[in-house]
Amino acid sequence: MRLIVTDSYEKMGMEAANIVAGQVYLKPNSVLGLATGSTPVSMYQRLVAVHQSVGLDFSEVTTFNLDEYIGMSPDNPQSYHYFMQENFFRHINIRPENVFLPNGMAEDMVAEGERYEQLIESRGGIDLQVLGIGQNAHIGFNEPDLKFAATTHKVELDEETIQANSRFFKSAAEVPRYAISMGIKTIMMAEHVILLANGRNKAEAVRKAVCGDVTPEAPASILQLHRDVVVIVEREAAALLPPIIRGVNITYKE
Ligand SMILES: O=P(O)(O)OC[C@H]1O[C@](O)(CO)[C@@H](O)[C@@H]1O
Repeated sequence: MRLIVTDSYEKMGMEAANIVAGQVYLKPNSVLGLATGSTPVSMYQRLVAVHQSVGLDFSEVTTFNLDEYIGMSPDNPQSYHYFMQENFFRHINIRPENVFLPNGMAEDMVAEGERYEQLIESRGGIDLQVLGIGQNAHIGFNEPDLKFAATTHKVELDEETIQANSRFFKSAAEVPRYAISMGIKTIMMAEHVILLANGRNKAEAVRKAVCGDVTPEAPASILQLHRDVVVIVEREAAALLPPIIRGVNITYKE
């Protein structure tokens, strides 16, 4: 595991964007796994800027998003489909037919999970997966105590996640209770993974992910077993990490 600690949220996004841009530059038909939430917004902004300034080409890139709320149609401004269009896709030259998110309107979520997994496989698997992290150390919407073996599936959101995400809704009562999410196994099968975090409220989750016990109680801790993970955290989110961590290569970017 590599750990990059930056002194700002913007620099966290810049470091992450550099890795994504490098991946796309070296392999133009890369398959990217993408995340929503507040965390990756600065990364998307930077990637859009790189696309606009030096023409980083997304025309052959395929993307798979981690998750979607159940019951949310793509044109709902609170859906993750909408978020991705607004924050990233409509600003770059990606082809609509190469963009995939789980269908939160599917009637049969088991079949939808299988369809999504087959689509990922048919595109050759995910080259680079981008992750945020929940305050309870969830990745995607894999809440604590879900089994590490899961692939794309329906999940029930924890109360803590509902409260955290209620900032995007008028009230907590409006936050959907269920989502469809790539599973831990789907995420672990990606060739490369980057995990981003910012803010003091993520510090405990980051500590668990980087140097806590590997346990389904802290889903992100499984990343310690992945062969190629870069954790990029702004310094507030790194506040609970010890200065030296066995097996972790730490870089500070001022
Ligand atoms: O970046 P935020 O808004 O704190 O969200 C944390 C994580 O929770 C999710 O919203 C749930 O999947 C992720 O998309 C995100 O990485």
